[in-house]
Amino acid sequence: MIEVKNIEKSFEGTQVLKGISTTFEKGKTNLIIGQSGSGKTVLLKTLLGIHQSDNGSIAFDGRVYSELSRSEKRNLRTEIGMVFQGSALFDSMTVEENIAFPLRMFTDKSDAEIMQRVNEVINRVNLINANKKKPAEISGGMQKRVAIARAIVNNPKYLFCDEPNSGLDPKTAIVIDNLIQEITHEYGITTVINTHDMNSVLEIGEHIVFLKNGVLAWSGNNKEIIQTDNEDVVDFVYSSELFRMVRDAIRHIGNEKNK
Ligand SMILES: Nc1ncnc2c1ncn2[C@@H]1O[C@H](COP(=O)(O)OP(=O)(O)OP(=O)(O)O)[C@@H](O)[C@H]1O
Repeated sequence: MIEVKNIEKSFEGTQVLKGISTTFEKGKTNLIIGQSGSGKTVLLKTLLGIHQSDNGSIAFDGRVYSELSRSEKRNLRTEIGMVFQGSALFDSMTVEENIAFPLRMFTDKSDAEIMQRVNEVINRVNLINANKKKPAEISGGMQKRVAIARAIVNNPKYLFCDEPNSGLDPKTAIVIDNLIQEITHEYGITTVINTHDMNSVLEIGEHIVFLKNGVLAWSGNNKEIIQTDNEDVVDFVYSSELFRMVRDAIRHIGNEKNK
């Protein structure tokens, strides 16, 4: 669980995060959504310790980040897995070398132990016959699987995903969303996903934080987002005619059931 209390962040006098408080829950897919420029990336980078907040606190299962010693912060970083936008794989390394990388960097496991763990996660994310291939030789969906495998290889407690669906076709995007959600449930990870993708919101939004101009304007889950009349959410999520129709159909079915 990650507890965020009253996070504020300014750049050169412009306040970008204006007192964000929320709890990203363990074993759930927690989504940060909002318009371009609303502060999603700054919030994610602040959670990751890349930006230092001006005010407020972030606690990782009770450990307040700003109160940790340097070595405690280092240890905490080894508990974090990251899926970057565009996968960010090492082009010159094979799939298995990419996945092994965090184990070589952060653990003193033997080669045999590393390969055993690498093969375990390769199986878990269903990467078939790709061990010796380079990223350029596999599809975008498979590259995402490699990125997910690399992010979980060190058994993280926290998984951060920045636009994990970017560049994927809608069907592959949902498969990748579902994989992230399954892994989150299976291993009890606190997963935080920065996304623009409304399919993801409806499919895996177990806890959704909606930012508007650096303010947390709404939070809830994917069922609640369909029911809410919050104007900012409606304006953002249902800017598409298709999503408005989906919402109206779901509401209609709900009303019929309640009759
Ligand atoms: N390092 C920085 N220095 C100055 N301003 C910054 C910095 N990083 C972000 N900002 C500003 O903070 C605001 C929020 O940016 P942020 O990248 O968090 O938006 P976002 O919601 O992630 O947008 P997008 O969906 O387009 O990625 C923007 O106005 C941006 O220009």
